[in-house]
Amino acid sequence: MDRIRITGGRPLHGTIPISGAKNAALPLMIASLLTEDELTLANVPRLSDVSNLARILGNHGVDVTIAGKRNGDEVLTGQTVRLNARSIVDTTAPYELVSTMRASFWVIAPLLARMGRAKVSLPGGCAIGTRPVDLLLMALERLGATIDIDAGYAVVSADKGLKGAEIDFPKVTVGGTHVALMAASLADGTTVIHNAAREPEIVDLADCLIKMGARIKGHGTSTIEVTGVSRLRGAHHAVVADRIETGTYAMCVAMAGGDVLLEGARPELLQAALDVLVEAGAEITSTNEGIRVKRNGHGLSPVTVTTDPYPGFPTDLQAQLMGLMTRAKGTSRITETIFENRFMHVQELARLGAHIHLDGQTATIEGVDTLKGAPVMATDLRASVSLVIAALAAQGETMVNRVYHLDRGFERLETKLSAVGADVERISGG
Ligand SMILES: CC(=O)N[C@H]1[C@@H](OP(=O)(O)OP(=O)(O)OC[C@H]2O[C@@H](n3ccc(=O)[nH]c3=O)[C@H](O)[C@@H]2O)O[C@H](CO)[C@@H](O)[C@@H]1O
Ligand SMILES: C=C(OP(=O)(O)O)C(=O)O
Repeated sequence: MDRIRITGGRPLHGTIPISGAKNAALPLMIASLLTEDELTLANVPRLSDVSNLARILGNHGVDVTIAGKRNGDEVLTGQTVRLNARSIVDTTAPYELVSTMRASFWVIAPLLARMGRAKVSLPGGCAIGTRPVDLLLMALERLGATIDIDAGYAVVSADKGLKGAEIDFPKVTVGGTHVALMAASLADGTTVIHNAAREPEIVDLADCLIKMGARIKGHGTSTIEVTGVSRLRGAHHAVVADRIETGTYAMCVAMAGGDVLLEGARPELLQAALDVLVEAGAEITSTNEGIRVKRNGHGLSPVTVTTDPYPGFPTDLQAQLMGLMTRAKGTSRITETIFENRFMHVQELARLGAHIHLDGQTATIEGVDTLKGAPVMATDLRASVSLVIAALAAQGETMVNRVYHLDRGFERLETKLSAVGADVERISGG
């Protein structure tokens, strides 16, 4: 299992290219199941979640080709992926494949919409909460699907096809909105999705579906209207920049000090997080090329932040902000409202000397003057990178174990960080 070794104390200077968003690339790849034609996706990040999903789609009969992929390719540009679901050979997504990543459950929507049936393993739990799929299934049921849970599988069918309907989500769900959008695109009639998620990745999926011939209005707002069409065609689409990767590297610079251009970043996609960073003392400038982040000399100010659905402060940056606040000059409070158990990083940050007290869904972080490097364990994707942020300012060496979590969502993190001067290295195997 790979590990990452970080020796803290170096400021960061230069340029970090921002990759395509994992959380957009995954539903976009899944959307390829909606059409017999080819869907070409550019700016797809090189991540283990992307290759795992390619394997899952392959099992359904999708031909996936990755243009220009070579071993040892060090170019930090996204890959172009061609997906062709000419014929779907299997409508079952087995446990062995689906349990490795939650987003793969979303194949249920295009399989049902195009083939009239699907059998998809319930996704595995992960370390951030229970993550049920009841609202995703409710959306499909509203569209006319019959649903049965059998031996750990969701078995759905719609012999007479799906019918447009009103879908009212009692809470904002990104996955539920993706599923509703994909299924409604091929349903008969009009669907209105109320309390829809407004995340940029939803907008990216809707934009791509529109290129494929879908009729969608209101994406990016809480009410989305979809008028179903009988078939969708192929399209070419570039994956939106990763706002979570952007916010993460902005926090790396805020922690380590320095001056870095986050190339290709889209500031308007993470305004809430950038506002918090400015409050904490970072200097943020939007440029034609991306976002420039600077912090020179001054200490960090503490902040009080609550996670919220978009456009609020994202839960996927909560752990990173906590890593940053471990060295603020004062007491910060971070409240997690999306997932009930997204605090696995607290005990690992404590190994580096952080003072964090948890009370229900709120963490109180007393900033300390000094963190000290230590061996730590990555427990989930964003928790892993919060340890990297803390390690950038820790005295001595930190060894982050189990970095396969990190590889799910950060494209060559050690290459990007060492290119701007961090002392970071991947140790393979062992
Ligand atoms: C691949 C991907 O895009 N993952 C993102 C997606 O996850 P994901 O789509 O799984 O997250 P949701 O937005 O659905 O979850 C939001 C809340 O709704 C609850 N819920 C959800 C579905 C359901 O059927 N029932 C239910 O109760 C969840 O437990 C959670 O408390 O959005 C999350 C919230 O921004 C992000 O942290 C994840 O990175
Ligand atoms: C929680 C995340 O991903 P997933 O929903 O795939 O587990 C994430 O991207 O932070």
